[in-house]
Amino acid sequence: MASPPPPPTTVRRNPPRRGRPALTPGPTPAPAPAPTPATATTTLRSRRRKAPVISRLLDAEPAVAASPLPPPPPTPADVAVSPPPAAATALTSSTSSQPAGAEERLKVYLRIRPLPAPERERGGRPAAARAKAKELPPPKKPPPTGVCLVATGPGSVALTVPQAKLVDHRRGRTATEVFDGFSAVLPPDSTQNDIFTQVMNPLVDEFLGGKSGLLVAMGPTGSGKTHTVFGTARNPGLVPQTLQKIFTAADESEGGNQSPRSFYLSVFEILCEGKGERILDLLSDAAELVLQQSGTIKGLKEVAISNVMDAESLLSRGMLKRSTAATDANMESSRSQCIIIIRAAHKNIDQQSEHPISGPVLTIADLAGAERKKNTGNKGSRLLESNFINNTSMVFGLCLRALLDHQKNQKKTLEKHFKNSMLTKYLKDYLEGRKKMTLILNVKPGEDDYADTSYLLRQASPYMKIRYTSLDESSDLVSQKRTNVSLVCQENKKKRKVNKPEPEVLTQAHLNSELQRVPRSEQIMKNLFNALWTVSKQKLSESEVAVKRMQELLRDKDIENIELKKELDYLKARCSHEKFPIAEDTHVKESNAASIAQSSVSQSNQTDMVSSDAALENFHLSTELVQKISEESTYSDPEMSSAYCDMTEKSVDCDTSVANLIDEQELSSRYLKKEESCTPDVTEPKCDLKKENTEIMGQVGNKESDGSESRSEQTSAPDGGVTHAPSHLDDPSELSFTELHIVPCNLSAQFTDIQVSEKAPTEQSEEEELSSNTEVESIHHDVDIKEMKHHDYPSSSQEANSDTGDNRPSIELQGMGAAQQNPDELVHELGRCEPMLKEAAAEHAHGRQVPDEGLPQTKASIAPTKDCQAEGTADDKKENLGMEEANEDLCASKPRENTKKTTRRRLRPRSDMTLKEFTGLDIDAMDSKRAADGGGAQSATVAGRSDALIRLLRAKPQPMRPRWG
Ligand SMILES: Nc1ncnc2c1ncn2[C@@H]1O[C@H](COP(=O)(O)OP(=O)(O)OP(=O)(O)O)[C@@H](O)[C@H]1O
Repeated sequence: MASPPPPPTTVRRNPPRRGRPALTPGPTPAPAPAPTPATATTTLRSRRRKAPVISRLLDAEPAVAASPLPPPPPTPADVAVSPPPAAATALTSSTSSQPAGAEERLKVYLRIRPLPAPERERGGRPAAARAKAKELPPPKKPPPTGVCLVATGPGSVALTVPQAKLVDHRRGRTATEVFDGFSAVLPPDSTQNDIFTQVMNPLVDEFLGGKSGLLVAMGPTGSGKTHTVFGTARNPGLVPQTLQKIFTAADESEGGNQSPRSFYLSVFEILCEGKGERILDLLSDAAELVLQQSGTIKGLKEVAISNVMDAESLLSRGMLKRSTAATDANMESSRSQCIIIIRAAHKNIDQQSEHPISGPVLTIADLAGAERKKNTGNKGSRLLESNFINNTSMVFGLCLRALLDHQKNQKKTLEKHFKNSMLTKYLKDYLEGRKKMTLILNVKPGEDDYADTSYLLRQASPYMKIRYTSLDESSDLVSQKRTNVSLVCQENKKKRKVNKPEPEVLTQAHLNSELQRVPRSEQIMKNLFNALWTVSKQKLSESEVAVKRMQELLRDKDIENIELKKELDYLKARCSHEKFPIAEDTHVKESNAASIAQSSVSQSNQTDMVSSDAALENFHLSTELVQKISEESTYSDPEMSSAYCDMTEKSVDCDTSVANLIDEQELSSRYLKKEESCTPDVTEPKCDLKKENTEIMGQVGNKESDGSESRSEQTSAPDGGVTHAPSHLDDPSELSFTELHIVPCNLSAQFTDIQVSEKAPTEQSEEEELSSNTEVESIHHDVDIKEMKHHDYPSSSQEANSDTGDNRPSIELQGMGAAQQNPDELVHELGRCEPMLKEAAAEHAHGRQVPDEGLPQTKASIAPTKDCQAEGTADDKKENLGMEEANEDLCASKPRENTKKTTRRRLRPRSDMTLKEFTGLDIDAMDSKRAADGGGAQSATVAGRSDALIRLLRAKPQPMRPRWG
């Protein structure tokens, strides 16, 4: 049993101010119009499925039965100071009415949707229906339960606080707020046509008259915004009716004298995506749209519409794509802000023109309704959508509030709240008062919706005071800018009117403000330049690294190219060898032989495993080959060449010698030709000299490798006296005067061939120098012959260490330093050694009693191995014990025929070696022959040959000529 409501108590409130919602104790909320049963059924069915326009066209039914607005309930008597009821009515009428000719204000319409079925069941309508059925008189005072908002006038509503919302001590009393100033209050029984007539028709008229306009439907969720905008098939909403009117008007205008117009339709939505916003075109399958800085949407499809049916069909298809979802508050709640754009364009006189003149734009926005979590029960993504929707609604309201504040106080700058959402960015022109806008507030009158309704009314009531002082009717950007400029000018003009400052003061203030901006601009530019500089440096460093890499790459490629070139040359040589076997083969073999010889010699130097016998045999063989090749090269006989190849295959060492000797032959022949011209005596032993050269070069090649070792031993002699390498002293074959003479013409070429044929020219020149040094060093070794004699006699050796007399060679053993002496000096030194040579020759001619002794020494001289060096080193160590013992050890393996010759034998090896190397290998044969003949006759020949060679030595040596010159 519901107790009867207590009598309304008077709630004293401040008298309502103009333009502000007044909480009045006055009117009792008007009862909602009683819907018919059919209406309730229709409403329930439509809630089950929120169909787009087309489907709604099929099952549309009037949402509420049209019923006249009930008369305002009698105002409860206020005994105390309650304002008279007429006061509220007068206030409402005074605020809602605008004086004619006054500045235009923002139009705000309020539509109260009918209560849904449950609320209606709670209200008194069943009783009214029963009374109507029983034909009873309706109750005089319908129960006010279930409804909190009633229309109290054409532009006013009364919002009554539900009893459940009142605090305890105020329960039983009625607290009502009156909101007036609306352009029109559309009660729940208003039809869609009524809404269009009152709300949209003025906008459409202005649109057809060339003025842009915007209608925004606002309100909480489920308040009927979508229903108002799109409607149903039987109760089409504002958009379908607008399209109908537009085309009707267009048809009428075509019949008249007005210029023809074309219309275009665009529909898009702004929805939430994560924490951001997204724009989707609902008329095309295109992907996301882009909102540009100018407020235009890039890529938005604009479809030309020519009649209502096509336009509605297009609109229905677009609405099918709109984002909707079911919530506790609405079965098909919009989750996005939907915007419909109808653009009119004046057709040109030339109908074929594709660029009609841009005309006004009529925009209709169906915003998503604000939601409360407890009402919607949203979770997860729905809750995110709720936040997005509420934020957008809040930003929209803030923009309007800021515009109002700015209009109230021109000093206050217009806040740029529109930047906070895409919707407000797009509607910036409207929210800044440059274009005309109309609001329609949709509210629910139920008590349960009191909070939402109250909030919306409180929020939107001030918007009615927004004025349009300078509207921008053109839609193009240029006009907008012009309007902005005019607004600014107007603003400045008003400022001047208010403050009336002097022009100088204004200028100064302007300059001051500009000066304040300068440092910030400077800072911004500085930061910008710093960022650019950093980026540039980084790019530069990266580029440098890339350049370095490229250079390295190029270098590697160059190396590869060189190697390939070498290979190519080699292949060319081989090809040409096949074409010209003899000549090219010789050349190629020369290089190959040189390299092989180099490896052979180095191997010999490293391992010392080459036996002297084998070397001697190779040299013999080489000498023969030189002669053969020199003959073959003149005839270029392929058979001979193949024979040569066969021979070279037998022994690589032999090849080496042959190849070396080819060069040597050329060089020595040149040299000897010159020598022939000046010393004809030397022509006789030419062939022998070649053989000797071959032999000597083998020595030099080995000696060179040991030279540094010998020098190091010389310099590291502990006694500080005249020391020498044991290998030089103990191996008499290395101390040859023949070297002194032969080497200048052959040594460089031969030795270079063996050692550095594969090296670069600079290295080769160094090697040449080294070989010449070696050559000069060999002179030192020969000069040491005298010292050898001292070594033979330890007492004399002791004297030699301390003696610096004339007999001692002036050339000091200073390693490479000694080798750098002038050849003239060398010849001078040779002259000083001449007596010793003669003595040696004499000894060889007369004193050689044992012919066999020369052979082993010669063999040892050809290829001094490490064994010999080690032997020499051992001998060197024994030097403290006496060189005599060492020499005896050295010759221990040699047969000794009698003890009488022991004294001579000490000198014989030296002299024997000297003459052997001087005269060549044929000395063995000579020795044999001499041994057979008694040696008397040949000794003179040998002596003569020695004299000839000494003369040759005296002659100024041929200056070294580079091989590659
Ligand atoms: N004036 C009306 N007459 C009859 N039914 C209405 C009316 N207004 C709204 N409705 C019904 O109320 C329900 C919700 O309406 P609607 O979807 O238009 O609300 P909304 O404001 O668009 O909600 P949301 O913001 O969640 O999208 C719909 O089923 C609609 O048919």
